Amino acid sequence: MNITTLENSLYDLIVETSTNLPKDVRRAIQEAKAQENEGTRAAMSLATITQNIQMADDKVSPICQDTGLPTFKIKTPVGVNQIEIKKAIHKAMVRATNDGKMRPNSVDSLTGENSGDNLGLGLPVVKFEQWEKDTIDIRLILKGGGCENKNIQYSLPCELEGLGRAGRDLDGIRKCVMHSVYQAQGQGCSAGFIGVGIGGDRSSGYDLAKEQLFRSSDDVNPNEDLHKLEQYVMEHANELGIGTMGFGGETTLLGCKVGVMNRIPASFFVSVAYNCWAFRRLGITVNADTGAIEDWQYQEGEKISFGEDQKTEQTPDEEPRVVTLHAPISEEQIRSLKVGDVVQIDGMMYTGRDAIHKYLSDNDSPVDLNGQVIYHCGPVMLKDDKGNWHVKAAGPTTSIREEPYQGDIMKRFGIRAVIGKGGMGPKTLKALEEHGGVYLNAIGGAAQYYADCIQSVEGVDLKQFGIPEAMWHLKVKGFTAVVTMDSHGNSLHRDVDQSSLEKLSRYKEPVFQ
Ligand SMILES: O=C(O)C[C@H](O)C(=O)O
Ligand code: SF4
Repeated sequence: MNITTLENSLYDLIVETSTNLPKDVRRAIQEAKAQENEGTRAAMSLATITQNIQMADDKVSPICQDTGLPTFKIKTPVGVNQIEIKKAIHKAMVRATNDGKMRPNSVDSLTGENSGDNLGLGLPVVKFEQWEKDTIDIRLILKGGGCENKNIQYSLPCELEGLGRAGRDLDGIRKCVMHSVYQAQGQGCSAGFIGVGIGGDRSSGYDLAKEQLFRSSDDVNPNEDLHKLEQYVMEHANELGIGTMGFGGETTLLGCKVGVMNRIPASFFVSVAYNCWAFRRLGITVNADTGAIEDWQYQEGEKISFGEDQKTEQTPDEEPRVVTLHAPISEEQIRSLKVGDVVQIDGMMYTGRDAIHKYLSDNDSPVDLNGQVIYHCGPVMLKDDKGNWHVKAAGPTTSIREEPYQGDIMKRFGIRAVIGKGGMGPKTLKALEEHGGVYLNAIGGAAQYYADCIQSVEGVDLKQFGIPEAMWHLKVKGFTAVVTMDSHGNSLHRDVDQSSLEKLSRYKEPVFQ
């Protein structure tokens, strides 16, 4: 096989997967959009999402800044050298990272050091299998961290909030799957897709769940019971009212695929792999002699382009208040904001995620954060020949991970606004009230949309934490986000969680006997 050709094929696969959302996923998102009422937060969020998908397509740039944990599933004819394929994957991955198509995402779990090239112990994940055909089938999924953190595994029998006992039968499985959608709330960038694995042990169960994510979104499950379960979940999970980004709305789930395998008598696992709307998985058929691409997978049907018509009209009575903020922001300005207001930020903001929050809890800040805006974001950055940094993708990361630190840090440094996604908990809400702060929800995954608002990179601190974890000083214009937690004790996230839990309890009674 020609190894250079194979490397190029793999490079194309990586770039396409990161930048060009598959057709079946686009169709599911388009359908969701059609379900939402114009002018609602859900409709506006979906408009941002579709605009972002189109921007990523046009610019050949990452749809979401979190390019995930790359997992390759490969089927080879007997006799093909798998070691060579793995080497070619590594080379292609380094190239795609250097070109800003992948964020350097491989972190040493003990030292926290980022390898900078997406390689490292165990990464990328490459799984081989042999088959009888004479072509090579290579599938790739780039599954981000926020949705991965919302994966869940149930060991039956168990007690589920809202749903009561889930027993070792199809109805118990149904309850687990409904619960898995509820517990994700908006944190995995809903509306999402779920892959469910019934049976196996803890590791093979999760593998089976993830395997379902490689099914085409519009296939039909050949197993009658599982087909019924998939349909049931699609219908009723969308009645939970969690909606896009957990803002409430008609569509919470875009796809549900269930697989089954045997188990041992003592164990009964239901494993759920949750994937955000930025469902990046593609596949290629490669000629085993030349290494060239013969075919692309998931290409059935029409490819939807999301053009300019995506902007939704707002009905006047629902039109939110739009407030422009420019740091340093005063306490008075912050206290005037209420949940539901739309904020546009002009001026400076500073990125800070996991490593920075931990650092700031024991150290001084490298910049004066008084009255400033912190953005929970780990961008994709590229340095040009002159040594200047450019933002290639910059959507929000899941804020709840900073819950232990956020309130204290806001108070200590005088931070007035925090931007992220998925919302935060009671500790932060209390701090917002005491100190005069606000939580702003940006649209998760909309990495191109937000990168476009960034006018310049004014500096960077704590770069030793790696590109995604450093503190980037960003000058923005028209950066739009919604107030979802205010300084008066209101939290949209708490309200949606409560109302969706109430709705979940409507599905307590047995359905599949
Ligand atoms: O790591 C990120 O940038 C985001 C992450 O995928 C998340 O959803 O929190
Ligand atoms: S930020 Fe959202 S869209 Fe991006 S990988 Fe994380 S969960 Fe997915």
